[in-house]
Amino acid sequence: MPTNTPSPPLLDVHDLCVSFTSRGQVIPIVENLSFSIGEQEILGLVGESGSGKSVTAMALMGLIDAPGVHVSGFARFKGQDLLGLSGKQMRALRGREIAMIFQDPMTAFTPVYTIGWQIDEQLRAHQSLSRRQARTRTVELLGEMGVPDPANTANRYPHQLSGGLRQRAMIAMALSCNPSLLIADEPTTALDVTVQAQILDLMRRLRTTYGSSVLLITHDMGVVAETCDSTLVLYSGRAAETGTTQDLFAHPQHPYTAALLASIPPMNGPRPTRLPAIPGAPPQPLERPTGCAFAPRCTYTHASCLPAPPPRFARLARRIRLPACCPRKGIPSPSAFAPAQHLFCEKPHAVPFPHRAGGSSSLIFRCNAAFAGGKGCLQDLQPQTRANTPGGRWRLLYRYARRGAGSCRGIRLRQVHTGALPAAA
Ligand SMILES: Nc1ncnc2c1ncn2[C@@H]1O[C@H](COP(=O)(O)OP(=O)(O)OP(=O)(O)O)[C@@H](O)[C@H]1O
Repeated sequence: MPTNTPSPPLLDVHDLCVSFTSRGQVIPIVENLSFSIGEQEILGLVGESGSGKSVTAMALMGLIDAPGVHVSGFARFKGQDLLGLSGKQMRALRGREIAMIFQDPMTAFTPVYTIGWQIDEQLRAHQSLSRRQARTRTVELLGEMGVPDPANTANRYPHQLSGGLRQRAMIAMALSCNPSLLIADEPTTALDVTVQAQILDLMRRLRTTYGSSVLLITHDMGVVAETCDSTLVLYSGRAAETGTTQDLFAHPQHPYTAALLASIPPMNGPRPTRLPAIPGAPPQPLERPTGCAFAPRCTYTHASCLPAPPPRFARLARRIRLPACCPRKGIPSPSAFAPAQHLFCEKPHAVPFPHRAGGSSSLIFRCNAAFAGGKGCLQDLQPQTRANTPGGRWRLLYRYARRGAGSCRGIRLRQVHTGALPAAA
């Protein structure tokens, strides 16, 4: 009988931690990173320089297995525990099942051999092909990647090709054994925008032509918007936010994501004279706070951000219609953080609660509030589901910060979490 069980992700990473030991000090680079990549999915790993993107990729590829490097966590790839494989098993997997393309193909290719020789070798290392068969496949692959005159180009050395052609040759080499997962570490950074667009187009076609999934590492939100199905935002070695690209761009939930997006010049409407910038710089790994790493630079920091990282919410992004009895407008703006206040909804509401007989359940909402005369943000919004029955009463416990004077002009609620309340919420 056919079942509707969703297929497991191609790569499932849980609590990945990477640290380096230097002069007796343990430097945490990546902390408790979790994400998954489905079949033929393109996941964008985005973050500023030094946030740990390349270290994450290298750890998954088993390329930073050296004294002083500590990698822990769990990474399941096609049913195998990636981090538990021996060097020999990893070498057999690398190139054949998981391939990587690097930011600068000039340094990734060996300068003393021709491009064709290097792709031939990759093919022959994983498949039993003769030299002639390997070269035929190499020329085919270069042609598929849009390299003009592939037979002659195969006989050239890396320095004899333009940056765009070198990157195409690098992708051809990575795809030579038809890998299920391609890790592309900033593949377009060194290229001009026209060639960049062609390479991104090529990446998008990989999943249909080769059935590959892609982990695309970049610091360019434009590249993410154009190419990726889903996005993971990394900040100082920790996941700030994850979601489908469309949802994350339309409704950023983490202040860091929102600030990154706000710093992109708008395509429509008047261009601002000055783009908003995030003040300060990310913390050094050894100075990373125990709470939210973004707190020192965040406009919305409050006491509960400091002792521990804020809980992460699954994105449901369900728009909630507030009941008529809920005071949506005219909530006074306090001059500082107000003590917890309550919005009571006295009438049955339209939100169906997840109901478990005998158990308790909770809903967590994210809320945008517009304040007359200034910007504001409701914080700690926790509906308290007193009677967990459909149609039961609910109330909102809220606290908010604001900039500028005036009273609240309106509140928009979106349900972002269903289930047990995370401990820190
Ligand atoms: N072998 C190493 N030993 C010690 N520290 C390292 C090592 N490799 C990387 N790091 C540190 O790890 C941090 C993350 O580096 P990583 O290269 O992953 O950043 P990134 O997000 O990819 O940045 P970029 O976009 O500039 O490539 C940096 O602070 C870097 O100095």
